[in-house]
Amino acid sequence: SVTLEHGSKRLGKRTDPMMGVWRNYGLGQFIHWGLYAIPGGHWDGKYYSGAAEWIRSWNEMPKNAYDELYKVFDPKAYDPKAWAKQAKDMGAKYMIITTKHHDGFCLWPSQYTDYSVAKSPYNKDIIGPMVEAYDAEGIDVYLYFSVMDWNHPGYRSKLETKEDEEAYEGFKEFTRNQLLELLAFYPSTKGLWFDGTWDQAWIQQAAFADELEEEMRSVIPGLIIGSRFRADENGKRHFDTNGDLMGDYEQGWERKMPNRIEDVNGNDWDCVMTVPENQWGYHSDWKGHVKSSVELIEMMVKAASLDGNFVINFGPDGQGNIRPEESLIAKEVGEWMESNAEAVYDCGYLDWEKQDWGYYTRNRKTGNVNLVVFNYPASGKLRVKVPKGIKIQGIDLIGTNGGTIDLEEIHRDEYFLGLPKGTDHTKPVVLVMKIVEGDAEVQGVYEKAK
Ligand SMILES: Cc1ccc([C@@H]2N[C@@H](C)[C@@H](O)[C@H]2O)cc1
Repeated sequence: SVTLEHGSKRLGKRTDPMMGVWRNYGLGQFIHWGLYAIPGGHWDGKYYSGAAEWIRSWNEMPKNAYDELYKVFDPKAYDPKAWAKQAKDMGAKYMIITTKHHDGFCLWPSQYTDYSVAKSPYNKDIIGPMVEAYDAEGIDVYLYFSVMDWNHPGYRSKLETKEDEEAYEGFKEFTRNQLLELLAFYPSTKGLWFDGTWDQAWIQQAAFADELEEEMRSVIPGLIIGSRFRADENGKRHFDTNGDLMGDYEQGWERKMPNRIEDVNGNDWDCVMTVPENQWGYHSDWKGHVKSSVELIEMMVKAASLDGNFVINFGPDGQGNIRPEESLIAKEVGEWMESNAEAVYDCGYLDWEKQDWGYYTRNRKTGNVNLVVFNYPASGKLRVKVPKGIKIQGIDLIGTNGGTIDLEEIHRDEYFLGLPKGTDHTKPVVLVMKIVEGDAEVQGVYEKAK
């Protein structure tokens, strides 16, 4: 490996308690909210087929018309307590809010720009009450921040002239000022989720960004920052020139999932996921595939089974309403989590042979092995291959299902687990297995099925 001034600062996962809390979240809520929610994917009677939060980049959207939208930002229905309650009922353990998206509009009264809520008819801080409401529900708050800022005169995607470089120095100072301001205004924030950092101009700022990351970490010790904030001095992003992870968790899984444990390179990671195919901000007319709650639950469990967190995105409308489709998702996911959350919270990867019926997760606190069944076997029996030296001490069917599991040893250390007749498998079925490691004689092993 090569010596790097501005590469990864740490080999392997963070081992401190704050990161341990992050690692055990399982489920988060992303909220994309801003001026883009006002047009909601339409302008002048035309339908924008792109991601609604990118409508300003649409050539059918006059830039000055977009930039004037702040003059009508006055969300009468904004109710952060209701949002936080809904997130609590869904089972979210953390929430990521867009403080500033690519358009540069700030949902907090920044001292460093007029392009904020302070200049809108609403004229109140949006972020503060949201942080308070989520803190009150015991949901940790993380701040999304886009470095790319289409509103700031000093923003550049690349530096080609002396003038560019001078303007960009001002932009860098502005960016630092806003980040330090956010940490000062909202000190209960547990971390930052960066976006809009792919521009050449920013990638060339390895030293500046490295120093700024250090400074932010000194302002809030233990702050959790993802891999997307900064590049190393060779322009390498997410993974430095030596292949080591930048930041504290990998942010590469946006609208996609890893499939095998090898895909996550032994790192912490999150997967952020839209309910429709590709809409983060509010679009009033979703097209294409809209994910069901069962589909999202499967992704959440798959993430936990591969040592990651799963974050479901919500895009409130221009008045601050959560749309009905998203409220239904929150309700259905919450109903499942009500009696199955122990298979997700505090859970991670289990190195047992992957089976077709679904996923294993290992609960780090109880040691229990969870079997979450999405592909119900026609035989009604789950094949489970138990590694050498592991004994099954007990198995319980949890959730809304009841009944006992028939345990049949079909080979040495390989079992069929027979599910009770009438098990409702229209929702994921969860079994919790208590295991004993080592060759200790097992007490109370289940009666072997005849
Ligand atoms: C190519 C591309 C750029 C930015 C994005 C932003 N990242 C997501 C988390 C959203 O904020 C989206 O606007 C998505 C795709």
